[in-house]
Amino acid sequence: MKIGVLGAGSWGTTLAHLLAGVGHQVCLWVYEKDLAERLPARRENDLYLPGVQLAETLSYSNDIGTATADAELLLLVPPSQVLRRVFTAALPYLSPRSLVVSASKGIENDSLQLMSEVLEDVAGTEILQRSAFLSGPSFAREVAAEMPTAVAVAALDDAVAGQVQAAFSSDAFRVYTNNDIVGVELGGALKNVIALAAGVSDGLGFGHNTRAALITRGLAEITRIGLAKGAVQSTFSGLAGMGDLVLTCTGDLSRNRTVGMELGRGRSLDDILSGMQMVAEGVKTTLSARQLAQKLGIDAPIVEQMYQILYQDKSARQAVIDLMQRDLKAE
Ligand SMILES: NC(=O)c1ccc[n+]([C@@H]2O[C@H](COP(=O)([O-])OP(=O)(O)OC[C@H]3O[C@@H](n4cnc5c(N)ncnc54)[C@H](O)[C@@H]3O)[C@@H](O)[C@H]2O)c1
Ligand SMILES: O=P(O)(O)OC[C@H](O)CO
Repeated sequence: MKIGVLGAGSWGTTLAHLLAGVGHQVCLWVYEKDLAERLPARRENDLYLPGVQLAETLSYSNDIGTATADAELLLLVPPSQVLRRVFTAALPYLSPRSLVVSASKGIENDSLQLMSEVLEDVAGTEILQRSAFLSGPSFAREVAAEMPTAVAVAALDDAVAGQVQAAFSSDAFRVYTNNDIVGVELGGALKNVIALAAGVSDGLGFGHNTRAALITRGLAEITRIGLAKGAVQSTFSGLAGMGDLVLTCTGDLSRNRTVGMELGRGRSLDDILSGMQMVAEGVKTTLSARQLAQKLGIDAPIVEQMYQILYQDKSARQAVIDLMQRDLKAE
C-alpha cells in the first residue's frame, strides 16, 4: 500500500518504520523542516527517536500535500491538540477512497472531542466510514526494537478494521480489531491522566499499594466516563483499557508517568515542561477530562485531584490526603 504518515514524533516515526518494514511504500511528513532535511541521509530521528536506524525505503517530506496525495492509507499521529490543524491541512489532498487511521491519544481542549469527533467535524460524517483508531499498550521505543506488542484498532466498519489490521500487523506487532471507537479512544486518552497520578504517587515515595489503588480506581473512573459517553464496558478490560493503563502507570518509558513523578518530587509544571521536547498528552487531557466528566455528571476524583495539582497549584501530598478522606463508599 501507499501510506502517508502525518507526524514524525516518536510514535509516528516508529509506525512509519514498522509499515515500511512490512513492505508498504511510506512517506513520513515531518513538521520540523530541518529534521525533514536531515532524515534521508541520516536515517535516524535524532529529535524524537534517537538511536533507531530507520527503514531504507522510507521517504520524508516537510510538505503535507506530498505525504497525503496518492496515499491509500493516511495515518495521523500528531499530538492530539494539533490533529485538527494537521488534518484540515491534509484534507484537500486526501483521495475520497483513502483509509484514515488516527493513532493519537487525547481529548481536544474546549471542544472536548475525541479524535474521531474531530475528524467528523472537519470532514463530515462520511469520513468515519473509512476511518480507524489505533490504541493500546505500545511504547514507541519497544515497538521500534521489535519487542512483541499487541494493540487494538477500532472502526465502525468491520472491513475497514480488517484492512487496517492486515496493513499494520507484523511478526512483533499484533493488531486486534474492535468496533468500539469511543471506548478505544477514551481508554487511550484517559489512561494518561491516571499515569500522571501514578507518577505523582511514585514521586512522593509511596509504594505498590498506592499505585495498584490508583490503577484500579482509575479504571473505574475511566469506565464510568466511557459508559456515559456510549462506550462498551468490555473495551476497558482490553488492550486499550486495562492494558494501556497498566503499561503507562508502571512503565519507566512513560512521559506522563515521568511528569507525574517530577510533580510528586516538588518541581513545578512549567519547569518540567520547559525541559521536555516530547508531548505528555495527559497534561492537556486532564483539562478536557475534568470538563467532560462534569458535563456528563460523572464523579471523577482522581481526574479532579490531578487537575488541582496541575492547574491550581495544589500540593501533591494534599491531593492524596483529599482523595483518601472522601466519604467512604461501596466498591
Ligand atoms: N511515543 C509513544 O510511545 C506513543 C505510543 C502510542 C501513542 N502515542 C501518541 O502519539 C501521539 C504523538 O506522540 P509522539 O510520542 O509521537 O510525539 P513526540 O512527543 O515524540 O513528538 C512531538 C511531536 O509533535 C509534533 N509537533 C509539535 N508541534 C506541532 C505543531 N504545531 N504541528 C504539528 N506537529 C507538531 C512534533 O513535530 C513531533 O512530531 C500522541 O497523541 C501520543 O499520545 C505515542
Ligand atoms: O509515554 P506516554 O506516557 O505518552 O505513553 C506512550 C503510550 O501511550 C503508551 O501506550
